Amino acid sequence: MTGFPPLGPRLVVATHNAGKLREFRELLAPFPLELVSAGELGLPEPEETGTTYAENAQIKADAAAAASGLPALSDDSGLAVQALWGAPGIFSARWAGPDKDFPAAMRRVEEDLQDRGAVAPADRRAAFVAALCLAWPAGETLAIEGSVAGVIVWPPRGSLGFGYDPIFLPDGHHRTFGEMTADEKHGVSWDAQGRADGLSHRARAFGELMAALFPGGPPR
Ligand SMILES: O=P(O)(O)OP(=O)(O)OP(=O)(O)OC[C@H]1O[C@@H](n2cnc3c(O)ncnc32)[C@H](O)[C@@H]1O
Ligand SMILES: [Mg+2]
Repeated sequence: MTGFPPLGPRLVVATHNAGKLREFRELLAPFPLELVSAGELGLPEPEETGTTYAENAQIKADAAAAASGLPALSDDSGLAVQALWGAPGIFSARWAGPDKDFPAAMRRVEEDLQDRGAVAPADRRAAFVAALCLAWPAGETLAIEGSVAGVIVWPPRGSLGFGYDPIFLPDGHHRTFGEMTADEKHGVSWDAQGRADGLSHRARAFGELMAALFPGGPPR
């Protein structure tokens, strides 16, 4: 017993971002759940009016759970650059504009760093942050945040992943998220006690969230 309502069999992945959806499909594969995306259900994209990742994640999960009558998992995430006072942060998607122009958004990060004379890696610290929210139609919610620290590199490296991945080099690694395989970036491993371990912000938040729901890890 975890104190939460049952999760399955159907779960809505409450995102309209294809890159996130792919990662969640991989992350959720070991669990006995039938996934359906917000896009497949034709759910509208709610306005992200919150001032924190957690608030926006809650808005997205609540909207999807209410509209579908199913439990819904959402993700609000972003890249927080220290020298830019945490920008783009919750505005990470908005920096890419309606055309989702991430090359332009990455250039803006680099130009803003250059404007501040941030050239040495120590001046280019950043973190990816993800707030996940699982909401049930009756109103229960479970929310968890994960992050991964690193530095911004330029020029962008790698064409794997999505969004800002090519300019983010996680601490302790030699390849950017754009150069890592799906498994390296967001694979989650479970130890014998059911504790999860992963690299990316999303993998870390997901591992903690699922450990709360499935003590002992994914059913074998
Ligand atoms: O709101 P949904 O529908 O989930 O999709 P979105 O793309 O609008 O997502 P967010 O509002 O959470 O904005 C977060 C942005 O931050 C970026 N981002 C988040 N996680 C990332 C990751 O793992 N790798 C690269 N970029 C990421 C990505 O570009 C997203 O568009
Ligand atoms: Mg969004």
